[in-house]
Amino acid sequence: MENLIEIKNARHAYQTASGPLPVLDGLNVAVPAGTFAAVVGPSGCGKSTLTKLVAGLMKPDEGEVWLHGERVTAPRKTVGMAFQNPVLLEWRSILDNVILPLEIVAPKMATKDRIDRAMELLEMVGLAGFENKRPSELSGGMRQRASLCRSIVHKPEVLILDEPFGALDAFTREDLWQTMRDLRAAEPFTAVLITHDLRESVFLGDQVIVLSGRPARTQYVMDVDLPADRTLDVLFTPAAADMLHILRDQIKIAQGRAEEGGV
Ligand SMILES: Nc1ncnc2c1ncn2[C@@H]1O[C@H](COP(=O)(O)OP(=O)(O)OP(=O)(O)O)[C@@H](O)[C@H]1O
Repeated sequence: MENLIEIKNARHAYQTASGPLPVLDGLNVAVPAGTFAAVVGPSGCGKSTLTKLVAGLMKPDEGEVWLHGERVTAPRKTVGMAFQNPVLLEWRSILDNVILPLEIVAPKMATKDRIDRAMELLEMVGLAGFENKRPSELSGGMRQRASLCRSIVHKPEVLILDEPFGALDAFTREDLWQTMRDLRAAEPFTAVLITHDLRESVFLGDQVIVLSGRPARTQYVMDVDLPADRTLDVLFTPAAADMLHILRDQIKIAQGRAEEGGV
């Protein structure tokens, strides 16, 4: 399968007032088209920096970033993004928030087609009937559902999810995992998901990439060999338990705590 995203041996240091801060040192990522890569690693190791490379928002000091066989050297219009804070515009309705990327990427698209496309997604995530509400009238989980719709409304070549479920309570988070799974089944996309939640990485990922502590290198890559139409029950199977165990051990190594006993 063709790799839609490829990061080859990226190295980078941020220039700060107190000198260079190395954040990436041997980052290698390969995400085949139509698959979902979950990225985990210690706090502050460089996960968000990785997403900036993919979106073309910054260039690494060394190494290469490729998207669809093209070298990434400038910001890409065709990247969809969703963050922990949904940042919906309060002066727009939910429908108009979801439509926003189409106004930028497809300015000539007919208004009716934009509305139909946004409504198709809002229905898929269970928000039909809420399209005329303002963001503040919705719960946190509903806002994040709207944010997911907005991130894929323009069918981006890559979807970047930077801890989109991190601020939600555990039950809402699991609901959203299932919503994400259903969206993927309806319209396949290639995604990079940053998360601190190993269960989330196994439930949603086709692969889980473990980054080392800062400066981040690709420490470990796990192929998640579970069915694409997985249900939450899969997380209680021996296969998933084994994967979670390995990932926890890898995180301890990344944190420099491998020698500690117990988990
Ligand atoms: N523009 C910048 N200039 C200087 N330092 C930066 C800049 N952006 C990030 N950093 C620093 O680089 C390091 C890596 O940041 P990054 O946001 O990529 O980590 P992260 O793994 O996403 O963090 P977290 O797990 O806390 O979300 C951090 O120490 C951060 O303070």
